[in-house]
Amino acid sequence: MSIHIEAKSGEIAGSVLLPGDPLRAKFIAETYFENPVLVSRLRGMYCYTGTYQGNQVSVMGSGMGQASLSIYVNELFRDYGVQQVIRVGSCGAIQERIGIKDLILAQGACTNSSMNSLRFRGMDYAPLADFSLLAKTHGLATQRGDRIFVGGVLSTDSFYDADPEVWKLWASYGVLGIEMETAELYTLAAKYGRQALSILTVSDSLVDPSRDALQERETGFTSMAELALGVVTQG
Ligand SMILES: O=P(O)(O)O[C@H]1O[C@H](CO)[C@@H](O)[C@H]1O
Ligand SMILES: O=c1cc[nH]c(=O)[nH]1
Repeated sequence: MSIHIEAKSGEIAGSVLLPGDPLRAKFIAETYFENPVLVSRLRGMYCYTGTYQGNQVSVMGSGMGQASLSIYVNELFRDYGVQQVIRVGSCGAIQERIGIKDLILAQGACTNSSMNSLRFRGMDYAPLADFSLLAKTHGLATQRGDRIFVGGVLSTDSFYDADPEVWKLWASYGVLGIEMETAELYTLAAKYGRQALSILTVSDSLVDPSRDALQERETGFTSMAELALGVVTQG
């Protein structure tokens, strides 16, 4: 086991789906896995391993924010040899054309976090998705008829920003949505030489807050989960 994950060596698959919410991890495992086994529940951050259409896969919560995700993803890559992480998260849309339940494939992630500015001594780093994983996911999503957008997201450190209008600045540079983890996920994947992609379901719109927000944070993400699992089965 590692410091924050109690699974034994070999109990976590090479491909891991990573929602922020551990209860979404439980829902995905119990809904889609043929034989889900709970391999870690330390701090309530559930991790399940099972098979989907015969392929071994794990799903685990990351918690909210880059600081929490960083702990789990460092340990997944370093201590469990995980090769591929697909974040299955939620985000707020900041472009008019993007609606609730649409999917965003995060090609890259901007951030207002100090994690990378500290890591890179004040210089900027551009956290990017793994291209082959992105291309494969885009192809499958197109085939499935999912409504998808590909582009940049903002990984913010503060859900409740001191400046409630700052999203407009990011939007004016083409950023599609706001979430809280992708920049650190992509940076760690690059550091360890592994593959990562964030698939995000739009849960609300900052452009038009009157649009009904997606309430089902655990269960309202079936298209995203099925897309991610489809990508894992393609190998
Ligand atoms: O739904 P998840 O995956 O947790 O993602 C989004 O939701 C949380 C904020 O409500 C943050 O973690 C943000 O990134
Ligand atoms: O981080 C998030 C997630 C959903 N919606 C937002 O506005 N921000």
